[in-house]
Amino acid sequence: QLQFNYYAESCPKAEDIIKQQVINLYNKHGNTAVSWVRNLFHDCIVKSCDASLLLKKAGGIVSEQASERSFGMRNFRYVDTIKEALEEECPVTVSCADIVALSAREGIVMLGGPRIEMKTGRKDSRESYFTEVDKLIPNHNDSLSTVLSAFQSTGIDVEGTVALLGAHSVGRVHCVNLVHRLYPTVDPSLNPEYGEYLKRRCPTPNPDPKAVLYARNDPETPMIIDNNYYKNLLNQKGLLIVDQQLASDPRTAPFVEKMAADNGYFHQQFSRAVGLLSENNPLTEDQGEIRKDCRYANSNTNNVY
Ligand code: HEM
Ligand SMILES: [Ca+2]
Ligand SMILES: [Ca+2]
Repeated sequence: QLQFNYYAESCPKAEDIIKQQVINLYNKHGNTAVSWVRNLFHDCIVKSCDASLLLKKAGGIVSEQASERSFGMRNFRYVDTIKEALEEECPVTVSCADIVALSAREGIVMLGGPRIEMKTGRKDSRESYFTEVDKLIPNHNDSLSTVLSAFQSTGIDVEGTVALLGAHSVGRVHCVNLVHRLYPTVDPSLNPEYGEYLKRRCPTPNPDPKAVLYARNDPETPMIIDNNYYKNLLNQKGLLIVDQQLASDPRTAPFVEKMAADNGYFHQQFSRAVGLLSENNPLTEDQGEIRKDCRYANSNTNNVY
């Protein structure tokens, strides 16, 4: 069972160390905080919050990071910075899965979001689930029904799903994920002026996928997790199809309106949904391990050259 303050005896400073590391990293590279929030989604929705996402290619493991769905994910090397600080204080005690969960929590605070209570005691997976990633993480242009059922199978209801997508109040989207809405003609569900703005950000229909051409998710408050995302949706300024359709479908539109009108309500629902996501199907006790190195299962650590 997960519990509050699981490391109280084994590593009493664990939660403080993670918090301090997240703050230090944020001060050096602000977008690390954004990455911790996306990591939580991509790890927890794939089986469980078990740090399966963090495994690199080794000993038969194919990294989930190599999936097309992980496109644009960044800052993984700074997870190692957090892990190193924990290893110094209490070796092989704090799981990488709890680092994923708690770094997201602290990242949300750095980004002006709510402070979320989280249990700990998650264990790390011994394998990655590369082939599951495409099935469990929706694509950016999937239908709302597909999106809702993906979250529902993780125990997250419609209101919680609308709130979680509010994470797109921060960060960026690369042009490769946008040009299909801009060329040859601007998607009519997109605000025409915003469409023109996006075409200036993404000037060609076939951007080089390696080029760092992108648009900010929320140009007004790009580093704050606030309800501006929902205001944008109501003005037809949702970047991805999965974003924009929240405002047009009767199943989700009422929640979009409520969240656009009330940041406190958004934060409350966001906290609840992040809590549910972070407790999806955890590995506990001997179902998993405490990795020495977040990038490799312990059995693979010696195979790395
Ligand atoms: C239907 C569900 C979702 C889809 C299809 C989706 C898809 C995407 C895509 C395509 C990007 C842009 C990647 C790029 O071009 O660089 C992105 C960025 C992002 N997503 Fe999602 N997302 C979903 C849900 C979520 C959830 C639930 C969270 C967190 C709670 C989240 C957090 C983020 C963050 C923080 C970024 C910005 C990353 C950065 O700037 O480095 N997303 N998402
Ligand atoms: Ca996982
Ligand atoms: Ca924002």
